[in-house]
Amino acid sequence: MSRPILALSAGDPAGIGPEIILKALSTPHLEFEPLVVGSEEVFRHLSKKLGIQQSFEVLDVCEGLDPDAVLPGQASATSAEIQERTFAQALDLVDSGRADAIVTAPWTKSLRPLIGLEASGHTEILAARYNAPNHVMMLAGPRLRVALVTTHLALRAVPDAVVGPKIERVVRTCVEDLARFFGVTRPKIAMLGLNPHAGENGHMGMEEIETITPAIERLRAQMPDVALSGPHPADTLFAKFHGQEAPYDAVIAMYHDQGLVGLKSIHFGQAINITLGLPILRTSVDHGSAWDIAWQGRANAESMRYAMDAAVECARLRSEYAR
Ligand SMILES: NC(=O)c1ccc[n+]([C@@H]2O[C@H](COP(=O)([O-])OP(=O)(O)OC[C@H]3O[C@@H](n4cnc5c(N)ncnc54)[C@H](O)[C@@H]3O)[C@@H](O)[C@H]2O)c1
Ligand SMILES: N[C@H](C(=O)O)[C@H](O)COP(=O)(O)O
Repeated sequence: MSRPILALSAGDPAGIGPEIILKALSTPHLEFEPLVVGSEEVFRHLSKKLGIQQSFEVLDVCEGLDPDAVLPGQASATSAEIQERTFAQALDLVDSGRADAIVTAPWTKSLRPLIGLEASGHTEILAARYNAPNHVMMLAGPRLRVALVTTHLALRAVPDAVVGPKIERVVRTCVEDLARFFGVTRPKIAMLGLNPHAGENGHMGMEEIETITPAIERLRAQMPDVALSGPHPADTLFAKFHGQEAPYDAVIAMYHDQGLVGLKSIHFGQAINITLGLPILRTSVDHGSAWDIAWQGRANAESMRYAMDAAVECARLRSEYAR
C-alpha cells in the first residue's frame, strides 16, 4: 500500500486541536500524507505565536467567517461554525475517495447549540451520517481497549438503554473490528456489570441477572471462538491492566465514565479513540478541547500522533483483512 492519505479535521479552533496538529506534523518522516482541514488563519497565527513551522497547507473552511472572532478557550458561534464545517469537509474528503481515513482533533460538543444543533460527539454524527446502527465507541491504549455500550448519555437514562440486543450488537461489532483494525482474532473479552459488585447476586440491582448474563450466554452460543467472561465488577477489573500483560483484548463497559475512567487513568495521552462499525475509518485523540490551556503551547500532541499512526496501521490491516 502506498502512503495513505489522512484527512485531519482540526476540531474546535478555540481549543488545542490546531496546536496538536501543528506539533504532530512537525516530525520529519510521516508515514502518511496529511490533508488538514480548518481555519487557515488560526493555524498561521498559532504557528507564529508558538514558533512551530507549519509544514502543510490548510483547506480553509472560513469563507464568509471572521476567524479573528475565535478567541482561545471561549465559546463563540464562529468557533461552532468552523468546527462543524471542518468535520463535514474532512468527511467529504473520505467519502469522495480523496482520503483513506479521517483523524479528528477534539471539538467542543456544547458549542453546537450556538448554531442551532444538538450537543453531540463525533461518534453519534458519524453513526447518523453512515446509517450505522452497529457503531461502537472504543478507546484503545497500549494494553487496554474499552468499548462502550452507551456513549454520551445522561447517567439517569443508562439502565434503560442497557438492553440485550444493544449489548449483543456492541460485542459483535467489537469482535469483527478487533480482527479488521487490530488483527486480533479469537479475542478474550471481559464484560462489565452495571451495578456495584456486578449486582452482588441481585442484592444491588437486577440488570446483571436479567439482561447482561443472558446476553453473554447468547453471544457465547453464537461465537464459540470468542472467550467472553463476566459480568465483572467494574471497580476491580481495571487493576488487572496495571501489569505488562493485558489479560483481555477488550473490555466492554456499560456506560461512558465506567469505561473511560478506567482507560484514562491508565493510558491518558497514550490512547486513541476509534469508531468501530462504520464503512469508513475514523480515529481521534483520547482527550478534549482543553480550553484551559488553549493556544498556550502547553498541549501534549502524543495522543494525536498515536491517532494518526493508528489510522495508518488500521488502514493497512483493513486492506489485508479484505483480501
Ligand atoms: N474527541 C473529541 O472530540 C473529544 C474528546 C473528549 C472530550 N471532548 C470535549 O472536549 C471538551 C472539554 O472536555 P473535558 O474538559 O472534559 O476534557 P479535556 O480532555 O479537554 O480536559 C481535561 C484536562 O486534561 C487536560 N488536557 C487534555 N488534553 C490535553 C493535552 N493534549 N495536553 C495537555 N493537557 C491536556 C486539560 O487541560 C484539562 O485540564 C468537552 O466539550 C468534551 O465533550 C471532545
Ligand atoms: N467520549 C470521548 C472521550 O471522553 O474521550 C469523547 O467525548 C469523544 O467523543 P467523540 O469521539 O464522539 O467526539
